[in-house]
Amino acid sequence: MYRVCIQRKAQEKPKMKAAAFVLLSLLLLLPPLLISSTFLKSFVSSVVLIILVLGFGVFYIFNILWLKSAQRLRWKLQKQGINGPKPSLLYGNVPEMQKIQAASLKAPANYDEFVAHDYTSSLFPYFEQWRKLYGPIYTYTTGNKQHLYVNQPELVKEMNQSKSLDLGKPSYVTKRLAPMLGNGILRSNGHIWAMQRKIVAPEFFMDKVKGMVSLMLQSAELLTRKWDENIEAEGSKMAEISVGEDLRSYTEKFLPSRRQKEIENLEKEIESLIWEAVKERKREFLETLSNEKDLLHSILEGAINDDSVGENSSRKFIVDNCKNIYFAGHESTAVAASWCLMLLALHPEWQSRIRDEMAQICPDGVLDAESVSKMKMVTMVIQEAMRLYPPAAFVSREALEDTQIGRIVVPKGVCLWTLIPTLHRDPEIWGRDANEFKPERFENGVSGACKSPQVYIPFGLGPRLCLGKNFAMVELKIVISLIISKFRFSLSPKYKHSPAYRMIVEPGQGVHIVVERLKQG
Ligand code: HEM
Repeated sequence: MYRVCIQRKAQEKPKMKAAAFVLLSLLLLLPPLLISSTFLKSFVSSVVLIILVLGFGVFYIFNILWLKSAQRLRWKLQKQGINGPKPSLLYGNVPEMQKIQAASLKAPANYDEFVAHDYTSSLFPYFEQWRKLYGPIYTYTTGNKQHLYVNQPELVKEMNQSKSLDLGKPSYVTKRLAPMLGNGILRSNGHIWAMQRKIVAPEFFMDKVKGMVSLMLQSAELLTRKWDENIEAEGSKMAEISVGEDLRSYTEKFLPSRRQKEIENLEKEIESLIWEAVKERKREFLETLSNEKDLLHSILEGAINDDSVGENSSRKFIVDNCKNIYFAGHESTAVAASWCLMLLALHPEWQSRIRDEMAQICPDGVLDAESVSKMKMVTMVIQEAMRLYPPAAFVSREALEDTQIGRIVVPKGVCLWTLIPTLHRDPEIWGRDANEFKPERFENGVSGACKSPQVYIPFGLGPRLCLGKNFAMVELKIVISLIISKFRFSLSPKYKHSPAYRMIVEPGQGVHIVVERLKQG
């Protein structure tokens, strides 16, 4: 009876495992403390030994029962015709994943001879291997977690566009990010996420982003000035540049954490004032801080303008979301810009096209929000670069309750994964030239470029679409067009094509280009 009860609880709550462990330790420790005679001591040691053995037995069975929760979810999916690799009892498919990964590392992709754009089999070998075996929808297990791989266009669309709050970010992934991100928009779910999204989203609408163009231009000019100085230092018309750091400091300039000190000061102020006064002070803060509006202003405005953010939660809201936006927006945009420059270095004809278009859009060479919105060539290049090299490799969700997606009932607890780079180079959707760099495919927008526009998702899609999409696109257009208006560039012999997956898909060994000044600045 007791065991049955434990079994049930174990299936319901894996955390019971820890409680049982503590109980077991107590059982082991108590007898030696209570009994003191020598005879009894030896008797007790044998009992302890037996308990120890039994304890491990119970622990083992417990583990199996715990893992069975994943097994149950797997059966529910299998009953709907979804198959996948057979999991091992204790670790699910992890050993197989490690084996496939190790085999792929032994036979590294040969990127050296030419820049091959299809890195999916070397970066995500087990996903690709299983996709070839089981098709675009399959299930696999890691430990006690059951996963559903979703790369079938209709289902990807359904999953991304689902408005149900029963789909959220996988908690086992976001838990690890809690110390870094608090409960900000990136990792929150349900009503808390919906409330944060409602407040922050308007601050990223295009009209607000346009207000930040001059700040972006100033920052991009700092970058081109630095490259000018590098060329001068070389005493020639050219210099070799590793673009990563310069692009990172470009994207960092207008993100909130650069202003950590200001945020900290604001936190102190918030703590010492009552809510109405806080609102007033923050308004003053916004007015006096700077004439330029950056993202810190936007988040503060969001918090001020929404009455649902109370005094206590306001501080946390601001700080958490500053961290979230920095995390989401800093590296990804810098990496996207690096990939764009790499591809443009390989394709000088596209540098010329962008330069020609810029000469038409702003003959006086002065960029502004108006000219940025007219840049078609650079937009096509960015879209194509983010098709081949989407910085975010996955869209992920967890069924927080049993949820229907398309024809599939996804049981509570299952995590869903869409592998973006694979979708972005599916020849059925993009044509036989899917692995080639051809920005012209975006001439008539995303719907003209492929058969199913909903699978072009470098920024996601639907209710959780990237909040910084407009912001990132404008940042990218500005920095790339400014670089192209001042320099001609090619790949340096130092460049080694080695896409790597480290939370985002990035150039493993950086992007090295040789820049040549076009005209004296
Ligand atoms: C090229 C640059 C960027 C790429 C490729 C990118 C991509 C993405 C993707 C794929 C998602 C997840 C969508 C989903 O789960 O369905 C996302 C979410 C998000 N991104 Fe970006 N992002 C970029 C830049 C930015 C920037 C510059 C910011 C802010 C300044 C930003 C803020 C966010 C936020 C706040 C979310 C969470 C939205 C939510 O869960 O409601 N991103 N981004």
